[in-house]
Amino acid sequence: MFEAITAVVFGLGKALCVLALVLLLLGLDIGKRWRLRHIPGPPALPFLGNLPQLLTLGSPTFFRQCRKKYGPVFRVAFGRNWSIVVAEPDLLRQVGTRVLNHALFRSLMRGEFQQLDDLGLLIARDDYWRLVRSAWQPAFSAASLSGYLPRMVACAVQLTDRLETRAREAEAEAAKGGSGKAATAAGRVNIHRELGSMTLQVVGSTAYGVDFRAMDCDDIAGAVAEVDDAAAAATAVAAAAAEGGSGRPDDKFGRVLVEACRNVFRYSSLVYGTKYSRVSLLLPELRPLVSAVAHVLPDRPFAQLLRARGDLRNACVCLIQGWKTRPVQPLGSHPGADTPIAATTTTTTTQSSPRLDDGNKPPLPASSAAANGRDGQNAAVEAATFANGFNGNGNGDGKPSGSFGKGAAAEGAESGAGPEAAPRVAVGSFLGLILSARDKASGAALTDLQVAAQVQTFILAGYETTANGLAFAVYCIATNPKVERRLLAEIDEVLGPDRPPTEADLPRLPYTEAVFNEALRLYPPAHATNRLEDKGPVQVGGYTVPANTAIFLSIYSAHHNPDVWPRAEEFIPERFLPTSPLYPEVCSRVPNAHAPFGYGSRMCIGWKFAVQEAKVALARLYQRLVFELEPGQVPLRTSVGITLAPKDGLWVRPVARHPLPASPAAASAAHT
Ligand code: HEM
Repeated sequence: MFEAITAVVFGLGKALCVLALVLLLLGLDIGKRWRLRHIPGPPALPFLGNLPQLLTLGSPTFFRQCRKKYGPVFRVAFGRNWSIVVAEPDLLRQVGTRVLNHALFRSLMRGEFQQLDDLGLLIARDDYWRLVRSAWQPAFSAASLSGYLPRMVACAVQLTDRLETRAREAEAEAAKGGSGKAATAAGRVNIHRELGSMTLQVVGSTAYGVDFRAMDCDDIAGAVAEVDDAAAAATAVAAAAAEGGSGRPDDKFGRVLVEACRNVFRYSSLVYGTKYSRVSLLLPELRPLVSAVAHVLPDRPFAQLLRARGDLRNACVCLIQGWKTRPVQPLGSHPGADTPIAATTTTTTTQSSPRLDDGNKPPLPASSAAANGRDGQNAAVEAATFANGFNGNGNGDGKPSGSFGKGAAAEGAESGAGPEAAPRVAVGSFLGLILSARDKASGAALTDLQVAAQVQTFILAGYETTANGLAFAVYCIATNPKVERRLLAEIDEVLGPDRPPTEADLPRLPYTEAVFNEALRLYPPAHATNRLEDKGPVQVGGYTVPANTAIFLSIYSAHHNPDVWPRAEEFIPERFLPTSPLYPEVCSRVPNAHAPFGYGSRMCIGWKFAVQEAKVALARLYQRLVFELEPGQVPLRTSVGITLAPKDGLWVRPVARHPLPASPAAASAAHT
């Protein structure tokens, strides 16, 4: 009897505790909702908020629907996190230029991985952001970009050769009347993946002077089993290196890095990532606990993410060590400019890896960094000092950011992102640049962890978005034969059948650039960016948004707004040609209607790099090939994670446009 009463009391006690917790959380929610009560928005479920719609429709589509119903500013609940969404070009520009900092979304990462995220340029805040942004800046000056061009061309040529070989093999198979299956397999290519390997290769050779060998793997689209093999091989090579091994070139580095980058993006997303992320959205107060449980009992996506993060982190360490052990170059020389070094060590989470210093420690005083000898390798930067050179309106003072007609370049320049004034950085010397950065006031250098965070950011930011943009362009071209004809005509006229593009050719390829711009409009890889003001409320249109509220800037909504873009859902590159009658319709009326690279001083630092790379790649690919879509690709299915990407890749069949060059001389000309 006594036991029964005790059980009932305990049961009641537990139920009451749960009820009290639920009521407490509901109370907190009501408080959060109340702060934003004056801003319209879709009804939200208790606890889940708008997660069901966000997960089923994807945020770009959901935001577009909300914009139609609630106007250009509305509130949305990501689980129990309330945010504001802005979906109108003018307001996007205003908020994007006025508010300096990106919002800080806490992932489930902890320790070093979390610090690597927080310390990178993308997430950096306030004065630290200013220091790091100014350190990066010279790497994107016009002079630096011109230095990168031969490397970008080489990567585009390598990819084109690879695809052309596949096309010819498929042709030969078909001519032999080979079995349907073999013929089919021979010609199918996931061009999204191939482009991803190319963009990674470009990052390696331009920023680090390292041949990542990302395009060397026979089957880049390899299965999971293959990746496991690669990881095993990587372990062996890393072990050899750790034992004072050979330092021989490692052909697995590229494969491991490609997979790591892919998996970081895939498994960080809400849709493909760990279920723990969704739990932490529902219970943000318990995030540290959820994170701890995820680390102890990881589900498959979280385990994959941790492994990928480990591989990526180790790759960053290898690159830094590689740089530091290179011979010091005399001032003004270009280390690695002509001879990319091969990656000598590779990455794996299972291998004990070199330590990074703690980002919480104060940065090294300048003198001790200098005493470190090779740290700066200041030869890397043709202008010796740049860290004090930040002259942008980093305060986000709301200065108008130029008109659409002037394009993103003008905005970047006006907002301080403009790289023109910056000095030239030698090819492969990004690390020298970062290691030379000094805080203006204290003269301190960045810590190892802060440096590694920039390396990680460059790899991730330089890889995924450009690859997605290019894949979307390939899709749009394949589904618009008129555009394809005009593109091929421009490329043939400027380059002929064999000659790879040079710097002088780039201004003569305006349609090629317009094609890329229009692909980025319809499918902006960074479909949204964000801002957070912690110093006070922000005025957004007619609404006052309380401090510390994350504000999403829906680039996708602005790009699809039919009031701004005539025939908004159609692929019309002519919109971006100043000579076309379609051009003034948008350009003169709506500043920043086209903003795939964001706004203000926080605008993408790599946008010119990306446009140059994409232009070169499209010109070379379409000079030699066209791409037919495999069945089932239309309409294109996209996935929305950190970026907008083709869902399950983009499967095409490359078709060679020209016969092979007749003579060896012609062939070698095609490869120079
Ligand atoms: C088509 C390719 C690309 C697209 C669409 C793109 C888009 C964007 C967008 C929308 C932002 C946020 C801007 C804002 O908040 O206003 C951004 C930031 C950034 N991007 Fe890109 N990006 C591309 C390529 C690159 C490349 C090649 C790099 C090379 C390193 C890069 C590095 C960065 C960095 C470091 C930031 C953070 C800048 C800061 O916060 O100061 N991006 N990008």
